[in-house]
Amino acid sequence: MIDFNITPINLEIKEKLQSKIDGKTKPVGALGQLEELALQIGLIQQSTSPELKKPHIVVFAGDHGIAKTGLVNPYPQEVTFQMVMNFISGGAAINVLAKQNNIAVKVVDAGVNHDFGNLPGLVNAKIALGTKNYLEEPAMSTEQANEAIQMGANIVEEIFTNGCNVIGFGEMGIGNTSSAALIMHYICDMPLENCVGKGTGTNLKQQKTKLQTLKKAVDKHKNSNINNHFSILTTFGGLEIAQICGGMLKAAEKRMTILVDGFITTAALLIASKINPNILPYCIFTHCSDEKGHRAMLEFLNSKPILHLNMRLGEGSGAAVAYPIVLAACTFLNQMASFESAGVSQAK
Ligand SMILES: Cc1cc2ncn([C@H]3O[C@H](COP(=O)(O)O)[C@@H](O)[C@H]3O)c2cc1C
Ligand SMILES: O=C(O)c1cccnc1
Repeated sequence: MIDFNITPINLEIKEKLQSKIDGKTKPVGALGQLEELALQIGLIQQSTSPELKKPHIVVFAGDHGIAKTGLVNPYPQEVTFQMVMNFISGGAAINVLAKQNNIAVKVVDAGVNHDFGNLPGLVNAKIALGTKNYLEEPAMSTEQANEAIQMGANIVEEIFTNGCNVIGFGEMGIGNTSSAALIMHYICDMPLENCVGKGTGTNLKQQKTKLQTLKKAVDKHKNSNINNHFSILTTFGGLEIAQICGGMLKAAEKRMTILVDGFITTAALLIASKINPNILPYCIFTHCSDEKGHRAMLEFLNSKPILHLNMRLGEGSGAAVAYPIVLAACTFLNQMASFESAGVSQAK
C-alpha cells in the first residue's frame, strides 16, 4: 500500500494568527465560525495571510455491483454513466453551483460500467466496469483498491502542480450510499440501522428493503475477518470511494485545504483517516447532509460542518455551495483593518 507523508500541523504560528484575527476591527469572536476557518486555513498554509488558489472540485464516478439488483437503489445503475455525460455537458448541479463560485470541476471515471471511448473532458482512471456485488463476493481486489488509491492520488497531485491549493471531492455512483453506510457501520462501530438512510429513495418500503439487504451483506462476510479499514474498503467499497480516499490523502500531503462534502465523501475520509490520521486538520466539513447517518459520522470525526441545508445530493454540491464562506474567512483575515491601522479603540 502507498504511504502518505502528511505533516502534522505545526501550532507555533497559532498565537500570531489568533492575535491577527482578534486585532481586526470587530468585537473578539464576532465573526464566529469564520474566525475558526481563518485560523484553520492559516494553520494549514502556515501563514498569517493565507490565500485560496485555483479552487477545484473533482467528481469521481464509479458503479456498484449491488446496484444491478435494484435492492438498495431506487434509480437504475445506468444513471451513473448518464450523469457523467451530464457533468461533461455542464448541466448537473455541481456544474452550475461550481460555476457560480468560480470553481473548476474535473470529472473522473474511476470505474463506471460504461465504455466512454475517448470522451474529451473526462479523466480516464477506470479500474473496472464497476465493483462486484458484495452480496456474493468482495467488491474489489486488494490490487484494485491499491491501484484506485494511487490513481486518486495522482489526479490530485497533477491538480496541485497546476497551482491549486483548495480542493473539494465529489462523487457519482448509483448505490454508493450503501457502501458509505457499511463503511460507517464498521469504522464507527455503530448499528447498521443508524447508518442506512434513504439515499435517493423516497419511501419507507425502499428503505426497509435496503436495510434488510445490507444486513444480508454483513452476514455474508461475517467470517471473512473484516478487521481493518482496508478490508472494509475492499469488501464493501466503491472504486470512486477508494480514489477519493487516495486523492484526499495526497491533498493533505501537499498541504491543500480539503473541502469534504456529504455522506459518501465523508465515508471515504473515514477510511483515509484510518490510513493516516494526520489528514483531519486539513479538512473543512462543508455541510451536514440530510442523509441519515451523516450527522453521527461528523460527530465521530469531531467536526463542525458549515452548512445545514438538508441537501442530500453528493457530487460535491455542498462543497461548492459552502466555498464562498470558506473564501470569506480568508478575505476578512487579509483585508479587514486592525484596531491599530483604523484607529479604533479596543474594549477595556
Ligand atoms: C439523477 C441523480 C443525480 C445524482 N447526483 C448525485 N446522486 C447521488 O445519488 C447516488 C447515491 O444514492 P443511492 O445510494 O440511493 O443510489 C450517488 O450517485 C450520489 O452521488 C445522484 C442520484 C441521481 C438519481
Ligand atoms: O450526502 C450525500 O453525499 C448524499 C446523500 C444521498 C445521496 N447521495 C449523496
